[in-house]
Amino acid sequence: MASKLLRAVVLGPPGSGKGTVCERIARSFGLQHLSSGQFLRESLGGGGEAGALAQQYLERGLLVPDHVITRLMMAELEKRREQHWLLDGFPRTLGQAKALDGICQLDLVISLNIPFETLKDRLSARWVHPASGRVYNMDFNPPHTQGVDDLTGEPLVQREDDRPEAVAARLRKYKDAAKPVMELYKGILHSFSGTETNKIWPYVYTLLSSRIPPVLPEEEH
Ligand SMILES: Nc1nc2c(ncn2[C@@H]2O[C@H](COP(=O)(O)OP(=O)(O)O)[C@@H](O)[C@H]2O)c(=O)[nH]1
Ligand SMILES: Nc1ncnc2c1ncn2[C@@H]1O[C@H](COP(=O)(O)OP(=O)(O)O)[C@@H](O)[C@H]1O
Repeated sequence: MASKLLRAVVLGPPGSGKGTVCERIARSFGLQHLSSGQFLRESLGGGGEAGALAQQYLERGLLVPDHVITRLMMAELEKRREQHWLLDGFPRTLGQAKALDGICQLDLVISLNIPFETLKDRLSARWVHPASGRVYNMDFNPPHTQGVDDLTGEPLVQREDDRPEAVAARLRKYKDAAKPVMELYKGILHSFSGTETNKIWPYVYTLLSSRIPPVLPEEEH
């Protein structure tokens, strides 16, 4: 019998380590990490009205309207019906959660609770490789060569929405939007608090291992 396909969500405020933890889960369990933010950034390049609209929201650190992100995510999930789903940053509102519940029953929701000051410090030191979405941090995981992506050698950039004023807006908005989502999923919610991903990771690894077999040992993330 085919093993059950994982339907998991990782939530947390900007800078909480969603992308970092999802990449570790993807590598350790042999599945793909689906980031709503990355899909949006990739959609901007296509031009068109939707891309221009989304750009305005992203740059200001505002949530993109539910109907825009839901349509985008449903299309991406439709392509992956026969694959594990590890969703990073979606759903982020009750409306999005209800849309997702309309097409699947989630197995687990992981919530990363990281102190406000830690989030701000992390985002000020975040550098990304736009094409791949790979994430670096001058303090936590610097690139082998300063300023360039480890795999392609292409330049790293800081995201427009990681500027302090945009970060403040994102952090302010996150809590209100996320509260009803956590409430909806309280029966399958696993919250992890702390200031270091490396300390949270073993618990996340153990939790996922209870759902699907790992392909790498915990320490080889
Ligand atoms: N100092 C530090 N930085 C971290 C830690 N975990 C992740 N980061 C960095 O913090 C930034 C935000 O992490 P990211 O995974 O992008 O968070 P997301 O916005 O929730 O997806 C990135 O630059 C990461 O490299 C940690 O434990 N300590
Ligand atoms: N589920 C979502 N609903 C609405 N907007 C979203 C969603 N996911 C991402 N976005 C938009 O994309 C931006 C970047 O998201 P993401 O890459 O997850 O960054 P972060 O984890 O740092 O918030 C968000 O600030 C928001 O503007």
